[in-house]
Amino acid sequence: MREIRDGIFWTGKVDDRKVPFHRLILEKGTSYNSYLIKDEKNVLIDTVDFMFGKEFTDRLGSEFDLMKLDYIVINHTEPDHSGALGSVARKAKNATILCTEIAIPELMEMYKLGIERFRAVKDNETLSIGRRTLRFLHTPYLHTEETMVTYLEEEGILFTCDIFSTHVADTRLLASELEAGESFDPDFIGYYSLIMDPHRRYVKPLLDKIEGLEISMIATSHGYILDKEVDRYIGIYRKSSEKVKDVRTVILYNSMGGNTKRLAKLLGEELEKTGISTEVIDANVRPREEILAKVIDADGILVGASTKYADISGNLEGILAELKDMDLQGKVAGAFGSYGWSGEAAHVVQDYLKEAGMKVLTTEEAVRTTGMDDVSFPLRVRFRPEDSMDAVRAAAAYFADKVRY
Ligand SMILES: Cc1cc2nc3c(=O)[nH]c(=O)nc-3n(C[C@H](O)[C@H](O)[C@H](O)COP(=O)(O)O)c2cc1C
Repeated sequence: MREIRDGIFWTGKVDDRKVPFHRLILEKGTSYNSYLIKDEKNVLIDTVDFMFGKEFTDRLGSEFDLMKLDYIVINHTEPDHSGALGSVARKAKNATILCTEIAIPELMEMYKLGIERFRAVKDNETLSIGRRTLRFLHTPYLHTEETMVTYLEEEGILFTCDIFSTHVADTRLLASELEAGESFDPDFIGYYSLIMDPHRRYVKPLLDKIEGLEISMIATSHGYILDKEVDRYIGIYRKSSEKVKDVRTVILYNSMGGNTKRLAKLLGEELEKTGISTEVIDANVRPREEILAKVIDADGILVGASTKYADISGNLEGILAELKDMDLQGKVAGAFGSYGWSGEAAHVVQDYLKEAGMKVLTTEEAVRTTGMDDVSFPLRVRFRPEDSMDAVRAAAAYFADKVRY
């Protein structure tokens, strides 16, 4: 344990192995930062990686009477932070586990804990622990759905778990302990790009949420604790997440009765809201050469068709068949369409887009690269698109992100 502020202790683990992590090898290792706040109520914030769970609990238990622990805050369920929860909670019998509502079933299942051990905290809820107050701020999808951060008001410390972290193993825990001229900016930015950037549309809401807080220290869960230049690090997240490429997109569709046409328009409107200019084109109306020229010019293309007798309706197929002979490498593409009962058309469109060698968005790759399960590609809506607006918005936002970055 190491005191980092009066009555606030780091109690984590510095892991200086080459750590296998999210399909990568962390060449500089990492750390799992856990914190103990001693007050009238004693609070543990996050734990360490599953692999070091027992070691963590034994060490913490030898330095602090775990029966005196009142709360365990779990900001994020991933086992590199919650890994010691099972062993700690079994010893800290009086402690209530505080987390978001969505996190509870995950943690119960992972650590075989009963529901009576948990209390869900709402967004912006506060909890007095004596001289100090905890405030919980939900930060969904940074980087999984159940995530939150915890703000210790009187100290101005924001416990952010993965957010603002860095993968380095350094027993000098505090950024202020680095020598003059020594910088970990490349590692900090590299971490942002790898872990947070795929979720960048959630970064702005987080930054807006913490905008009014007085933050003197960001207590991360990996790497350095940011006890200096806090605003500069927050600024790096703001600048990186706002970086916008000027891109052009085309939405091409075929519709028999108007549902896919309206779906195309709605997708276009959603894209415009993100600042992306788009042109919505009826494949039956405009000349084939003009359509193909627009496709070549675009950075991203969405192609939609309604299902008619288990196939694509209209004459879109002729255009799609030509795409494979064009050089469309690097363009982002997605398929959509309205249907009634079986909905094959959007899948047929998707097959053509794949054959054309574009970066085709699919539900599977969205889950694989971001964990988001609200994004569907191909985007298939039953009959009226107005009844599926959540799916329309999620697909448009995801497409916008992919085209831009
Ligand atoms: C002639 C005809 C055949 C259809 N065949 C299918 C079908 O095989 N599978 C399906 O899911 N929906 C089928 N539908 C339903 C349409 O796909 C559905 O009404 C869709 O919303 C139409 O979109 P649109 O207005 O963009 O053409 C069919 C509709 C018509 C009129």
